[in-house]
Amino acid sequence: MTNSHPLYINGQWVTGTKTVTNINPSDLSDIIGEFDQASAEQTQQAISAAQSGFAQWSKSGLEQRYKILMAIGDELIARQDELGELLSREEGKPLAEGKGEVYRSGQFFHYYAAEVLRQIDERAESVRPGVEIDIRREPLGVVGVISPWNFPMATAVWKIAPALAFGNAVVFKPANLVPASAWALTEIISKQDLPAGTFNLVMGSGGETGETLISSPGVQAITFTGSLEVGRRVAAATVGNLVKCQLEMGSKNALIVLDDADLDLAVEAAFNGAYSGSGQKCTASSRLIVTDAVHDEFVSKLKARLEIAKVGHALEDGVQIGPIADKRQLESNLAWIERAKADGATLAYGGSRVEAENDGYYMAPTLFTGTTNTMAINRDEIFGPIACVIRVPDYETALATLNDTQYGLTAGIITNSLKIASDFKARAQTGCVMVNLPTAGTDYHVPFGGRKNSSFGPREQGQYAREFYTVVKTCYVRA
Ligand SMILES: NC(=O)c1ccc[n+]([C@@H]2O[C@H](COP(=O)([O-])OP(=O)(O)OC[C@H]3O[C@@H](n4cnc5c(N)ncnc54)[C@H](O)[C@@H]3O)[C@@H](O)[C@H]2O)c1
Repeated sequence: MTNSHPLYINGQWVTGTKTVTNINPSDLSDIIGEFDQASAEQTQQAISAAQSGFAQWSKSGLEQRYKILMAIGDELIARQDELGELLSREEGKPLAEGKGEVYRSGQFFHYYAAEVLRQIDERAESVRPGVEIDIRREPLGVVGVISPWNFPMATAVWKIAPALAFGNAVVFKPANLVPASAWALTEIISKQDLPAGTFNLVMGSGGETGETLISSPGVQAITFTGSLEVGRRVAAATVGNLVKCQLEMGSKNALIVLDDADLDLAVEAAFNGAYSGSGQKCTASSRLIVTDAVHDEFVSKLKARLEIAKVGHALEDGVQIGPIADKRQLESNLAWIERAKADGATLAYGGSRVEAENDGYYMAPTLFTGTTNTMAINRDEIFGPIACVIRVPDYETALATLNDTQYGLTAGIITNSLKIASDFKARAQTGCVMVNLPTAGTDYHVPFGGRKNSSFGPREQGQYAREFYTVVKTCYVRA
């Protein structure tokens, strides 16, 4: 990869108005590159280019769309080692997770390539004799894609792939902290024979590039993944223009561990759910709700698991917990730890920064016990390797505690009772439910999303994506 990284607008690489420096959070001396920033005017140019691209791409043949999406998926999968390393370098997740994310991104393109060929419209009888009705789906037009930093490639791809598959043009604004994966993806897409303007990359800040995109009446839809605060702003701006929007936001997921749980399984699920990706996942299990009878044994086993977890450089062999993505996030995590202590939580493990030779943003995986669900640390999303144990007497209290939150993305339970598992599936107020599995980790061919303040608008992924990326037209014909 070269050191300078321009924008991609109307089928051309274009120099931005300024640049940001992308730094490896595992090693602050490792500069990944300079990445151009799109001004408001350039973002507008990308939207105009996308309108022209849409005019052609929306009329493209199915075979053409299928082949292009397959080719993008093929290249991502073929280059998973190289691009996975780049992703881990810029975001800090361990190398296996970085490669896995690139591989998964390839799978999303393959899945939506197949969806291109699977679209069948509906026909209805008319109440008026001699009139035929067909109900068809059409592309929307220009879709603005805004993605977060924690999954630099996958979140963008699970939006871009269906947007293109259903015949839309895209203006893509990645998070400024992780532009390298977005740029590498754009380079792969740019090699395909797409009409100019069908796909555009505008790297830049939320305040300028993002605001221009969400405030433009020239886009027909905005698909956003990020924080609740920014999600609310995206909703306000798009509703003002009557532009369709889809929001996937934060959460405060909980894993319940019951008396009858297999405790080794519970500890692995808690470890994976709370600490993988340094807890920087919308699906992270930041609340561990444990019943009295197994509380002490579970806590002691989880502490033993944390003791052997290797924290370190994302590219180093055997590392399970990489650095925090940036300084601001690290400082926020450390402030949360102080707040929890001040509120009366007991620090059971970790709780501090881990100093390293290369100044990386490392911190110890952290566990609190003796917390209540009313403490601030159990109300707000933290987005770091910090989990809090909440002790409860029984399943009913555990479930009520799990549901007592403004969020509703994923919920997990570890139990051997089929009856309780079945009840939990029905009563957890979340978009995804996991039984004897971590709260994080989903498949790519089924819908993904949440309830309450975690999600807004139609579901993402799988066949459900069609609802957002298309519009319905009802046609009446008198033969
Ligand atoms: N539910 C999910 O599927 C899911 C998945 C991954 C991450 N997340 C959430 O993402 C958050 C972490 O990501 P983040 O810190 O990048 O979120 P963020 O909200 O700060 O930023 C998300 C994106 O919005 C852009 N943005 C910021 N201000 C904007 C504005 N005014 N107008 C338009 N765009 C703007 C940012 O530049 C970035 O590209 C967490 O809350 C996490 O839970 C949710």
